Order: sequence, then C-alpha cells, then structure tokens
Amino acid sequence: MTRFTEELRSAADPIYQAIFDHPFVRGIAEGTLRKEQLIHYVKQDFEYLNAYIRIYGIAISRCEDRAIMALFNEQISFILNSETHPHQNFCCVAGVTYEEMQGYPLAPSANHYIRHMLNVAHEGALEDMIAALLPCPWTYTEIGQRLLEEVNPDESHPFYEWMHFYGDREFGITEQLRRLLDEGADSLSQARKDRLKEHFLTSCQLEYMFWDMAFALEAWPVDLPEAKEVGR
Ligand SMILES: Cc1ncc(C[n+]2csc(CCO)c2C)c(N)n1
Repeated sequence: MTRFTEELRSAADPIYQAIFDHPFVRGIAEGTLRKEQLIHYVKQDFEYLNAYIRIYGIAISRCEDRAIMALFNEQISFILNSETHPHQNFCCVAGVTYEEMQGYPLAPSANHYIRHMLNVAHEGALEDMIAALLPCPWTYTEIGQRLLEEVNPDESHPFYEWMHFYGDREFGITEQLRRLLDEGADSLSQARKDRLKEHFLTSCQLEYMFWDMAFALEAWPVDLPEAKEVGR
C-alpha cells in the first residue's frame, strides 16, 4: 500500500520541481547570489525559525505521547543551536554579522507562510500541524541532496557548508514526521485526509514563495520609516 505521505509527495511534485529550478536555488548551486538576496533571506528566515519554534511549542501542548514530545523538543534545540549554521554561511558570504540580521519585520510571503502554520495550529489537530510543518524539512533535504549530487562542491564553493548541512541529513526529521503523519492518517476519513493534503500543498507553495521573496527582495508596497521592529 502506498504511504499517505508518498501520495502527498507525488501530488506536490510539480512544486518540488519548481523549487529545484528556482533562481535562488540555482544561485546556491552556481554561487551567483547577490549580497542583498542573501541578507534578505537570512533576515526573513531568522523570523521564520522563531515562528517554527513556537509552532513546535504548540505541537508539544497537543501531545499525549512522551516520545513525540521529546522529538519536538529535540527539534526546538536543533533549530536554536544548529539551524543557525546555514545562516552563518550566508552571512559570511554576504560580509555581514548574524546579529545585524535579527529582529526585522516579516515580508509578505514569510508572513503568509507563518500565518498558514499558525492558522492550522489554531484550527486543526496534531496531524494537521504535522502536515503543515513537513514541507520545511522535506524540501530542504531534497534540495541539499540534489545540489550535492549535481555540484559535488569542494570547500572553496561559497555554499559548501549550506549544501552539506541540508544534504547530509538523510531523512532524519523528515522520516520521523512522515511516520507520525502516516500513522495518524491511518484512522482518518477521506475528507480529513484531503484536508491534511491541502495543508501540506499550501506549505509547499509557500516554500516556493519564500525562495521567490528572497530572490526578488520582496517587501510591503509602502515603505515605512521604522525599518526595524520585531518580526511577529
Ligand atoms: C523557509 C524555510 N523552510 C525550511 C527551512 C529548513 N528548516 C527550518 S527548521 C528545520 C527543522 C525542522 O524540524 C528545517 C529543516 C528553513 N530554514 N526555512
């Protein structure tokens, strides 16, 4: 029998392909991203990760099972302590400090992505949340693996560390979230499964939009004088 998450991955395949072909991802492969694009990505992703940590916190509040609590707790620590490395890689190439990148307001697409996950957390159950969270590790692991295979970078490649950070990870957290979702979906009605698929596909589209936001330096239509505030 096909795994439920395999069905999700197949349905999302056109979005995955569009992400692999996106000019920001191509720019990582070719080392051709502009400084401002790297800076915009890190400013936005720092706030995205803050939101992602909070959402894991909400997910913990929904857990009955200690092993699942422990998994989410480990992921929070991983994001806090290690997910900073690919950001440091981008900062280093852009010639800026990581501290300077922190505390900026969310751009429209990053805001949209975060609101989507928070909305699912508000309205849905734990399995809805996992469906919305899953494209984050799943798309990045596939991007990392593809770039390693295609580019086979040596240490002189500006994004050597970024590619290894995501590409070496096998499917650790992705596989663990997939198992939880496959088990959770097992006893659900078709209508509930369709809903989970919708959450998953929306997050995949928003992953694409996040790359696009960073590449195009997307901002709100009207410039405001207070350039810096907390990005919630
Ligand atoms: C927009 C965006 N999407 C995905 C990631 C990658 N990522 C973020 S947290 C995490 C661990 C999940 O437990 C992973 C793989 C990112 N940095 N930014």
